[in-house]
Amino acid sequence: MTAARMAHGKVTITVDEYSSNPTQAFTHYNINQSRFQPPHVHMVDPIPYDTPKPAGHTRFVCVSDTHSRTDGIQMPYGDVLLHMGDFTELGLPSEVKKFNDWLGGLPYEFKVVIAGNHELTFDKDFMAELVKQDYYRFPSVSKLKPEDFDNVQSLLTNCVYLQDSDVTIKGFRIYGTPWTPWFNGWGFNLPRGQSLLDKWNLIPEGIDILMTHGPPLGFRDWVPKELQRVGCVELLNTVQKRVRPKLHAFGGIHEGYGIMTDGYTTFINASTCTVSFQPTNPPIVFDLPNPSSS
Ligand SMILES: Nc1nc2c(ncn2[C@@H]2O[C@H](COP(=O)(O)O)[C@@H](O)[C@H]2O)c(=O)[nH]1
Ligand SMILES: [Mn+2]
Ligand SMILES: [Mn+2]
Repeated sequence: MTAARMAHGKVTITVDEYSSNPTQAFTHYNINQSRFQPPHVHMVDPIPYDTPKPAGHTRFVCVSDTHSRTDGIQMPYGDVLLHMGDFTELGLPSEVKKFNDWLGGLPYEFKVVIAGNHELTFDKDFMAELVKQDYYRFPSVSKLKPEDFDNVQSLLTNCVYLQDSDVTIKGFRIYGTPWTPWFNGWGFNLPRGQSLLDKWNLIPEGIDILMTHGPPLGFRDWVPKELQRVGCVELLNTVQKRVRPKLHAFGGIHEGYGIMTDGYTTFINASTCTVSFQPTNPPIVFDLPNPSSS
Protein backbone atom coordinates (compact mmCIF):
# COMPACT_ATOMS: atom_id res chain seq x y z
CA MET A 1 0.00 0.00 0.00
CA THR A 2 1.61 3.29 -1.08
CA ALA A 3 -1.38 5.63 -0.74
CA ALA A 4 -4.23 5.71 1.75
CA ARG A 5 -7.27 7.99 1.95
CA MET A 6 -7.54 9.22 5.53
CA ALA A 7 -10.85 9.88 7.32
CA HIS A 8 -10.65 13.62 6.48
CA GLY A 9 -10.41 12.80 2.75
CA LYS A 10 -6.70 13.62 2.40
CA VAL A 11 -4.53 11.09 0.54
CA THR A 12 -1.27 10.17 2.28
CA ILE A 13 1.59 8.70 0.25
CA THR A 14 3.94 6.27 1.94
CA VAL A 15 7.29 4.91 0.75
CA ASP A 16 6.82 2.27 -1.93
CA GLU A 17 8.25 -1.19 -1.28
CA TYR A 18 10.22 -0.90 -4.56
CA SER A 19 11.35 2.68 -3.95
CA SER A 20 15.07 1.96 -4.04
CA ASN A 21 14.92 0.01 -7.32
CA PRO A 22 12.89 1.92 -9.93
CA THR A 23 13.58 -0.58 -12.73
CA GLN A 24 12.13 -3.35 -10.55
CA ALA A 25 9.23 -1.09 -9.54
CA PHE A 26 8.45 -0.44 -13.22
CA THR A 27 8.46 -4.15 -14.05
CA HIS A 28 6.35 -5.05 -11.01
CA TYR A 29 3.67 -2.43 -11.64
CA ASN A 30 3.59 -3.13 -15.34
CA ILE A 31 3.16 -6.89 -14.94
CA ASN A 32 0.62 -6.62 -12.13
CA GLN A 33 -1.29 -3.46 -13.13
CA SER A 34 -0.25 -2.68 -16.76
CA ARG A 35 0.44 0.69 -15.17
CA PHE A 36 2.82 1.99 -17.83
CA GLN A 37 1.21 0.73 -21.01
CA PRO A 38 -1.98 1.34 -23.00
CA PRO A 39 -4.79 1.85 -22.12
CA HIS A 40 -3.33 3.44 -18.96
CA VAL A 41 -0.69 5.55 -20.69
CA HIS A 42 -0.12 6.85 -24.20
CA MET A 43 2.59 8.65 -26.12
CA VAL A 44 1.61 12.16 -27.22
CA ASP A 45 2.81 13.95 -30.36
CA PRO A 46 4.02 17.51 -29.78
CA ILE A 47 1.80 20.19 -31.32
CA PRO A 48 3.38 21.98 -34.28
CA TYR A 49 4.45 25.56 -33.48
CA ASP A 50 2.09 27.01 -36.10
CA THR A 51 -1.01 25.39 -34.55
CA PRO A 52 -3.43 28.22 -33.65
CA LYS A 53 -3.91 28.52 -29.91
CA PRO A 54 -7.53 27.59 -29.07
CA ALA A 55 -9.66 30.40 -27.63
CA GLY A 56 -9.53 30.55 -23.83
CA HIS A 57 -6.22 28.68 -23.60
CA THR A 58 -2.73 29.57 -22.40
CA ARG A 59 0.28 28.32 -24.35
CA PHE A 60 3.21 27.02 -22.28
CA VAL A 61 6.66 26.70 -23.83
CA CYS A 62 8.69 24.02 -22.04
CA VAL A 63 12.50 23.79 -22.04
CA SER A 64 14.95 22.17 -19.66
CA ASP A 65 18.59 21.17 -19.38
CA THR A 66 19.91 23.97 -21.59
CA HIS A 67 23.26 23.79 -19.74
CA SER A 68 24.54 27.24 -20.81
CA ARG A 69 23.96 26.33 -24.48
CA THR A 70 21.05 28.62 -25.36
CA ASP A 71 22.60 30.44 -28.31
CA GLY A 72 21.10 28.44 -31.18
CA ILE A 73 17.73 27.52 -29.67
CA GLN A 74 14.76 28.58 -31.83
CA MET A 75 12.04 29.67 -29.42
CA PRO A 76 8.40 29.33 -30.52
CA TYR A 77 5.39 31.56 -29.84
CA GLY A 78 3.76 31.14 -26.43
CA ASP A 79 2.54 32.90 -23.30
CA VAL A 80 4.51 31.32 -20.45
CA LEU A 81 8.01 29.83 -20.49
CA LEU A 82 8.74 26.93 -18.15
CA HIS A 83 12.38 25.89 -17.57
CA MET A 84 12.86 22.76 -15.49
CA GLY A 85 16.45 23.22 -14.35
CA ASP A 86 20.07 22.52 -15.37
CA PHE A 87 20.24 25.93 -17.02
CA THR A 88 24.00 25.99 -16.22
CA GLU A 89 26.92 23.55 -16.00
CA LEU A 90 27.91 24.36 -12.42
CA GLY A 91 25.76 27.24 -11.21
CA LEU A 92 28.58 29.76 -11.57
CA PRO A 93 27.33 33.35 -11.21
CA SER A 94 28.69 34.15 -14.69
CA GLU A 95 26.54 31.35 -16.14
CA VAL A 96 23.48 32.49 -14.20
CA LYS A 97 23.93 36.04 -15.52
CA LYS A 98 24.23 34.76 -19.11
CA PHE A 99 21.09 32.67 -18.68
CA ASN A 100 19.24 35.63 -17.18
CA ASP A 101 20.26 37.79 -20.15
CA TRP A 102 18.90 35.14 -22.53
CA LEU A 103 15.62 35.08 -20.59
CA GLY A 104 15.46 38.87 -20.79
CA GLY A 105 15.48 38.74 -24.58
CA LEU A 106 12.58 36.27 -24.84
CA PRO A 107 9.11 37.61 -25.62
CA TYR A 108 7.01 35.58 -23.16
CA GLU A 109 4.67 37.34 -20.75
CA PHE A 110 5.89 35.17 -17.87
CA LYS A 111 8.96 32.98 -17.36
CA VAL A 112 9.16 30.41 -14.57
CA VAL A 113 12.41 28.62 -13.69
CA ILE A 114 13.54 25.96 -11.22
CA ALA A 115 17.04 24.70 -10.49
CA GLY A 116 18.47 21.28 -11.29
CA ASN A 117 21.35 19.27 -9.88
CA HIS A 118 23.86 21.34 -11.93
CA GLU A 119 22.89 24.60 -10.19
CA LEU A 120 25.34 23.84 -7.38
CA THR A 121 25.43 27.36 -5.93
CA PHE A 122 21.66 27.38 -5.47
CA ASP A 123 21.92 24.48 -2.98
CA LYS A 124 23.21 26.09 0.22
CA ASP A 125 23.71 22.77 2.06
CA PHE A 126 25.66 21.38 -0.89
CA MET A 127 27.95 24.41 -0.92
CA ALA A 128 28.59 24.13 2.80
CA GLU A 129 29.60 20.48 2.38
CA LEU A 130 31.69 21.13 -0.75
CA VAL A 131 34.02 23.44 1.12
CA LYS A 132 34.50 20.87 3.89
CA GLN A 133 34.70 17.56 2.01
CA ASP A 134 35.45 17.69 -1.69
CA TYR A 135 37.38 20.84 -2.40
CA TYR A 136 38.89 19.64 -5.68
CA ARG A 137 35.88 18.09 -7.37
CA PHE A 138 34.51 21.36 -8.74
CA PRO A 139 37.52 23.71 -8.59
CA SER A 140 35.81 26.70 -10.24
CA VAL A 141 32.93 26.45 -7.76
CA SER A 142 35.19 25.90 -4.76
CA LYS A 143 37.12 29.03 -5.69
CA LEU A 144 34.01 31.21 -5.29
CA LYS A 145 33.79 33.35 -2.19
CA PRO A 146 30.57 33.05 -0.19
CA GLU A 147 29.63 36.62 -1.10
CA ASP A 148 29.80 35.60 -4.80
CA PHE A 149 27.03 33.03 -4.48
CA ASP A 150 25.16 33.70 -1.22
CA ASN A 151 22.51 35.59 -3.14
CA VAL A 152 22.82 33.83 -6.50
CA GLN A 153 19.02 33.59 -6.89
CA SER A 154 18.87 37.38 -7.04
CA LEU A 155 20.71 37.25 -10.40
CA LEU A 156 17.52 35.78 -11.90
CA THR A 157 15.74 39.09 -12.43
CA ASN A 158 13.97 38.10 -15.64
CA CYS A 159 11.88 35.21 -14.31
CA VAL A 160 10.00 33.83 -11.35
CA TYR A 161 12.33 31.36 -9.60
CA LEU A 162 10.59 28.57 -7.69
CA GLN A 163 12.25 26.37 -5.07
CA ASP A 164 9.74 24.31 -3.09
CA SER A 165 7.30 27.12 -3.70
CA ASP A 166 4.45 28.11 -5.98
CA VAL A 167 3.16 31.03 -8.00
CA THR A 168 -0.19 31.73 -9.64
CA ILE A 169 0.13 32.95 -13.22
CA LYS A 170 -2.86 33.67 -15.47
CA GLY A 171 -4.96 31.69 -12.98
CA PHE A 172 -2.69 28.60 -13.11
CA ARG A 173 -1.17 27.51 -9.84
CA ILE A 174 2.39 26.40 -10.62
CA TYR A 175 4.66 24.62 -8.12
CA GLY A 176 8.39 24.07 -8.64
CA THR A 177 10.94 21.89 -6.85
CA PRO A 178 14.55 21.00 -7.78
CA TRP A 179 15.15 17.71 -5.90
CA THR A 180 16.25 14.50 -7.64
CA PRO A 181 17.28 11.02 -6.47
CA TRP A 182 20.93 10.88 -5.39
CA PHE A 183 23.23 10.35 -8.39
CA ASN A 184 26.96 11.05 -8.18
CA GLY A 185 26.52 13.62 -5.40
CA TRP A 186 25.38 16.74 -7.25
CA GLY A 187 23.21 19.59 -5.99
CA PHE A 188 19.68 19.04 -4.70
CA ASN A 189 20.31 15.26 -4.50
CA LEU A 190 18.48 13.25 -1.86
CA PRO A 191 18.21 9.52 -1.17
CA ARG A 192 15.21 7.74 -2.66
CA GLY A 193 12.43 6.97 -0.20
CA GLN A 194 11.36 9.07 2.76
CA SER A 195 13.87 11.92 2.16
CA LEU A 196 12.46 12.69 -1.28
CA LEU A 197 8.90 11.94 -0.20
CA ASP A 198 9.28 14.62 2.49
CA LYS A 199 9.94 17.12 -0.32
CA TRP A 200 7.04 15.85 -2.46
CA ASN A 201 4.78 16.12 0.59
CA LEU A 202 5.36 19.90 0.47
CA ILE A 203 3.50 20.07 -2.87
CA PRO A 204 0.00 21.34 -2.12
CA GLU A 205 -3.16 19.82 -3.56
CA GLY A 206 -4.80 22.06 -6.17
CA ILE A 207 -1.65 22.59 -8.22
CA ASP A 208 -2.34 22.87 -11.97
CA ILE A 209 1.26 22.57 -13.15
CA LEU A 210 4.09 20.77 -11.39
CA MET A 211 7.70 21.53 -12.36
CA THR A 212 10.38 19.10 -11.16
CA HIS A 213 13.90 18.61 -12.43
CA GLY A 214 13.67 14.84 -12.77
CA PRO A 215 10.97 12.48 -14.02
CA PRO A 216 8.58 10.30 -12.07
CA LEU A 217 8.93 6.54 -12.50
CA GLY A 218 7.86 5.22 -15.88
CA PHE A 219 7.37 8.51 -17.73
CA ARG A 220 10.29 9.46 -20.00
CA ASP A 221 12.79 8.17 -17.41
CA TRP A 222 14.57 5.42 -19.39
CA VAL A 223 18.38 5.54 -19.48
CA PRO A 224 19.29 3.33 -22.47
CA LYS A 225 23.04 3.18 -21.77
CA GLU A 226 22.28 1.53 -18.42
CA LEU A 227 19.04 -0.24 -19.36
CA GLN A 228 17.49 1.39 -16.30
CA ARG A 229 14.41 3.27 -15.24
CA VAL A 230 15.55 6.08 -12.93
CA GLY A 231 12.34 8.03 -12.21
CA CYS A 232 11.21 8.50 -8.64
CA VAL A 233 8.49 6.10 -7.46
CA GLU A 234 7.28 8.43 -4.69
CA LEU A 235 7.06 11.33 -7.16
CA LEU A 236 4.86 9.19 -9.42
CA ASN A 237 2.56 8.20 -6.56
CA THR A 238 2.38 11.82 -5.37
CA VAL A 239 1.45 13.01 -8.87
CA GLN A 240 -1.05 10.28 -9.72
CA LYS A 241 -2.63 9.62 -6.33
CA ARG A 242 -2.51 12.92 -4.45
CA VAL A 243 -1.69 16.11 -6.39
CA ARG A 244 -3.06 15.24 -9.88
CA PRO A 245 -1.79 18.27 -11.82
CA LYS A 246 -2.93 18.80 -15.42
CA LEU A 247 0.72 19.10 -16.47
CA HIS A 248 3.86 17.62 -14.94
CA ALA A 249 6.88 19.16 -16.68
CA PHE A 250 10.44 18.02 -16.03
CA GLY A 251 13.77 17.24 -17.70
CA GLY A 252 16.78 15.69 -16.02
CA ILE A 253 17.05 12.53 -18.13
CA HIS A 254 18.11 13.98 -21.45
CA GLU A 255 17.40 10.74 -23.34
CA GLY A 256 13.78 10.83 -22.19
CA TYR A 257 12.79 13.97 -24.17
CA GLY A 258 9.13 13.62 -25.19
CA ILE A 259 5.51 13.61 -24.05
CA MET A 260 3.20 11.01 -22.46
CA THR A 261 -0.17 11.05 -20.76
CA ASP A 262 -1.96 8.87 -18.23
CA GLY A 263 -5.28 10.25 -19.46
CA TYR A 264 -5.40 13.00 -16.81
CA THR A 265 -1.88 14.36 -16.35
CA THR A 266 0.34 15.17 -19.32
CA PHE A 267 4.00 14.39 -18.62
CA ILE A 268 6.54 16.45 -20.59
CA ASN A 269 10.28 15.74 -20.51
CA ALA A 270 11.54 18.95 -22.12
CA SER A 271 15.31 18.25 -22.00
CA THR A 272 16.81 20.54 -24.63
CA CYS A 273 20.23 18.90 -24.51
CA THR A 274 20.73 15.37 -25.73
CA VAL A 275 22.73 12.81 -23.78
CA SER A 276 25.84 14.21 -25.48
CA PHE A 277 24.88 17.73 -24.33
CA GLN A 278 23.92 19.00 -27.80
CA PRO A 279 21.06 21.54 -27.47
CA THR A 280 19.07 20.12 -30.37
CA ASN A 281 15.74 18.95 -28.87
CA PRO A 282 13.16 21.63 -29.75
CA PRO A 283 11.13 23.39 -27.04
CA ILE A 284 7.78 21.67 -26.44
CA VAL A 285 4.61 23.77 -26.53
CA PHE A 286 1.48 22.78 -24.65
CA ASP A 287 -1.93 24.47 -24.46
CA LEU A 288 -4.05 24.36 -21.31
CA PRO A 289 -7.59 25.69 -20.93
CA ASN A 290 -7.63 28.75 -18.68
CA PRO A 291 -8.95 28.07 -15.19
CA SER A 292 -12.56 29.20 -15.06
CA SER A 293 -12.00 31.85 -12.36
CA SER A 294 -9.32 33.74 -14.34
N1 LIG B 1 21.52 6.07 -14.13
C1 LIG B 1 21.25 7.37 -13.93
N2 LIG B 1 21.65 8.27 -14.85
C2 LIG B 1 21.35 9.55 -14.64
C3 LIG B 1 20.68 9.99 -13.49
N3 LIG B 1 20.55 11.33 -13.55
C4 LIG B 1 21.14 11.71 -14.69
N4 LIG B 1 21.63 10.64 -15.35
C5 LIG B 1 22.33 10.61 -16.63
O1 LIG B 1 23.11 11.76 -16.82
C6 LIG B 1 22.59 12.52 -17.93
C7 LIG B 1 22.79 13.98 -17.70
O2 LIG B 1 22.25 14.39 -16.45
P1 LIG B 1 22.79 15.75 -15.80
O3 LIG B 1 22.01 15.95 -14.55
O4 LIG B 1 24.27 15.59 -15.54
O5 LIG B 1 22.55 16.81 -16.82
C8 LIG B 1 21.16 12.06 -18.08
O6 LIG B 1 20.65 12.29 -19.36
C9 LIG B 1 21.34 10.58 -17.79
O7 LIG B 1 21.93 9.93 -18.87
C10 LIG B 1 20.27 9.02 -12.53
O8 LIG B 1 19.66 9.34 -11.49
N5 LIG B 1 20.59 7.73 -12.80
MN1 LIG C 1 20.87 17.97 -17.43
MN1 LIG D 1 20.24 17.13 -14.16
